[in-house]
Amino acid sequence: MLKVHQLAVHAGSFALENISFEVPTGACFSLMGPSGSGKTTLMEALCGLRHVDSGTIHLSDRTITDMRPGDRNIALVPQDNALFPHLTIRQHLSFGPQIRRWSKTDTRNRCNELAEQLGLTQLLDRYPAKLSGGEAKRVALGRALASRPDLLCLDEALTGLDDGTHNEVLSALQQTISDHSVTTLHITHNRKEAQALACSIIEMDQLRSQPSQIIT
Ligand SMILES: Nc1ncnc2c1ncn2[C@@H]1O[C@H](COP(=O)(O)OP(=O)(O)OP(=O)(O)O)[C@@H](O)[C@H]1O
Repeated sequence: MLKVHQLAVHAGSFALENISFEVPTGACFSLMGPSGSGKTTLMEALCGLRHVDSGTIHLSDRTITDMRPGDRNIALVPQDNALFPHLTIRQHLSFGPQIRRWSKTDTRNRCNELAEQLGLTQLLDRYPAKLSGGEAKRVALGRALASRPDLLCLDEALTGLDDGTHNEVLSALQQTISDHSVTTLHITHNRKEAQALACSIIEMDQLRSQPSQIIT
């Protein structure tokens, strides 16, 4: 369960206030709204990348409001993937488990499992520069899921892909989210994408004007 209670956060002169919502574990919801309505600001606050003025964030029975980003067990896939140019795909998929000190066997097994699920097995020894757009996106998704996050955040992660690649990545994403039962927050401007992926669509304006939302 992700539970946000009366959150207030600001970015320069822009402010979000009194934001409350709950998302059950394993649900996927899309956050939509006009440019500048605060979607990324809210996601950054959840991830610990933006200071929270007041209110609380609970995730999987922990209060994470003031935790360091690395301790929250939240994974973020940004639009540009932010892959590491000097690491192979195998190293990307092993990155999270290694920094969380998983055993070598568990790390290797997790890497192989994700590579299989995301169709990356033949690419494990490649570097990001040699990947197509769809492959790079699947690596970013695999890296995000590797250490089993409690929350997966997708910030316009499918924006900018050509139609064929968009459809390919969307179906990989649908399958992976369902296989992993991971609670997912998906920011997009693409309503069709939101309808295909999410069990609920929530509008930023609605979130800002209504006192509390239960998202199912
Ligand atoms: N570091 C910052 N300093 C000042 N203002 C900021 C900063 N970051 C964001 N803002 C402002 O906060 C407001 C909300 O921005 P945010 O990026 O959260 O919107 P958004 O809904 O994600 O937009 P988009 O759909 O275009 O990505 C905007 O007016 C933006 O200019």
